[in-house]
Amino acid sequence: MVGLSWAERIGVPESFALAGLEMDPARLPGGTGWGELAGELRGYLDALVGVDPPADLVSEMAEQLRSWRERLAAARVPERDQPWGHRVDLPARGQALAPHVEMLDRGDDWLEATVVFGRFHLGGHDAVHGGAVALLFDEVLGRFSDTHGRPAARTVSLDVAFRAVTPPERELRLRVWFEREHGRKRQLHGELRDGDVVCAEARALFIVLRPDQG
Ligand SMILES: CCCCCCCCCCCC(=O)SCCNC(=O)CCNC(=O)[C@H](O)C(C)(C)COP(=O)(O)OP(=O)(O)OC[C@H]1O[C@@H](n2cnc3c(N)ncnc32)[C@H](O)[C@@H]1OP(=O)(O)O
Repeated sequence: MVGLSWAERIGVPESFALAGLEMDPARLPGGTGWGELAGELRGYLDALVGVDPPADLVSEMAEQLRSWRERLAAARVPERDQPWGHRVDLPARGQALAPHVEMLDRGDDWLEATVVFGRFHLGGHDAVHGGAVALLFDEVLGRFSDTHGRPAARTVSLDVAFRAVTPPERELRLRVWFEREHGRKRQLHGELRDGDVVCAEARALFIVLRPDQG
């Protein structure tokens, strides 16, 4: 698997393929610098939640963020044209919402990956927020559900069992697999481990979209 891009390793959902564009980052929304920007934003959020900054630094940051928000308003585009979440050539689809996942290996109906939750995803008391764990499962199971030529589906049910505290800032192991496919229904399972400890398990049901639902 070494040497393959994220998109090649996980498979690009055909239904979400960027129409008419090759996987040349310079021609994709956000261009060649988008991955670095998304990574810096992720790092910024992780850093921000871990500090108690002096008042002048807080004011300066707020002023700079306000300035960026105002500049970005002029560049707003429809969702289909935004790089955020659409850059399947980048980790986490070029967004900072979901944690950073690295593919290790996969078969036709299973996938193994590592994941590190940053401090941004903390719920409290050194435990990753349960919603962030559910987000991870929805993201990875959802994307994997659409691979190998399968048409796009949506999550209708996601059941997460939290077996042990999920620690932040540690490399965890994620395994997901297809349990069953019948008609429009796809059942996938997932398991998140910290070493030998099972942190969480997920069972998800995806329903294939009809042509008028895409
Ligand atoms: C480049 C970018 C990459 C982008 C890559 C993106 C990757 C990220 C993936 C994230 C995925 C998401 O979070 S998706 C966002 C969260 N999910 C949603 O918003 C979904 C909201 N729900 C819906 O839109 C709708 O329910 C649909 C369209 C999915 C299905 O509606 P429908 O077509 O009317 O289907 P319906 O007849 O109700 O159900 C079909 C069958 O499923 C069963 N069913 C329905 N719901 C359930 C349920 N909760 N639990 C059990 N069974 C259920 C029904 O009983 C029925 O069984 P039977 O009678 O046939 O036996």
